[in-house]
Amino acid sequence: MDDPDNRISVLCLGPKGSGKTTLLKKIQNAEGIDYTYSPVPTIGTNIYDVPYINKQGKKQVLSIREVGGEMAPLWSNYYEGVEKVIFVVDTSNLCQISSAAVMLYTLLAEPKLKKAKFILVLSKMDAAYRQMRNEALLMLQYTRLCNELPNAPVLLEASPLTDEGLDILKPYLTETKRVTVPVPALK
Ligand SMILES: Nc1nc2c(ncn2[C@@H]2O[C@H](COP(=O)(O)OP(=O)(O)OP(=O)(O)O)[C@@H](O)[C@H]2O)c(=O)[nH]1
Ligand SMILES: [Mg+2]
Repeated sequence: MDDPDNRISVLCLGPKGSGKTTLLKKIQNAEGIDYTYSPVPTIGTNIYDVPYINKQGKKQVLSIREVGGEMAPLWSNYYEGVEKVIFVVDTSNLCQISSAAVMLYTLLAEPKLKKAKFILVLSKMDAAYRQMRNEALLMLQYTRLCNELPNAPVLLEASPLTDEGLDILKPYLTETKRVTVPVPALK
């Protein structure tokens, strides 16, 4: 029988089209992802189970639930028991970054997610027309979050297309201790 102690409950949220499904498919099935598939918005939720062996050699599973951006008004139904939150922001969508910031602050202030560890993923870092990292961080007020919040998110730049950041994401998710957030220098 499935032992809940062996599962880490992860919630993956972010505006629609920010790249959640693509990222999670890549984490779940690093070799076999089909890039010819036609991406469809997630209406409802997807669950991605990612098995791994922990530092003590015990089999565990990252149970990652994506809730589509279209479902944002219903995200709050999925906060119970969540240990980690992956919040995905599309750096190639200038119009969306500010609204993503508001969504992120709302999640960080949510009492049910007080104990959850947040990972802020700047996605689509391969796109030529993306925002530069520091501009995106300014728009997200990331430095301020790090200075003012005890549960400020760990930052990760990623692209499932080029594999950037993927090797770091899994350890972030399986790490039980709080990862120290390096406050980036913004010019
Ligand atoms: N260039 C680039 N495109 C990406 C990347 N990740 C996702 N995309 C594209 O962005 C679009 C949306 O990706 P999804 O993964 O479906 O986005 P989502 O966050 O799951 O969207 P919802 O389910 O609607 O909330 C698709 O056309 C993807 O191919 C990336 O790293 N780089
Ligand atoms: Mg999706």
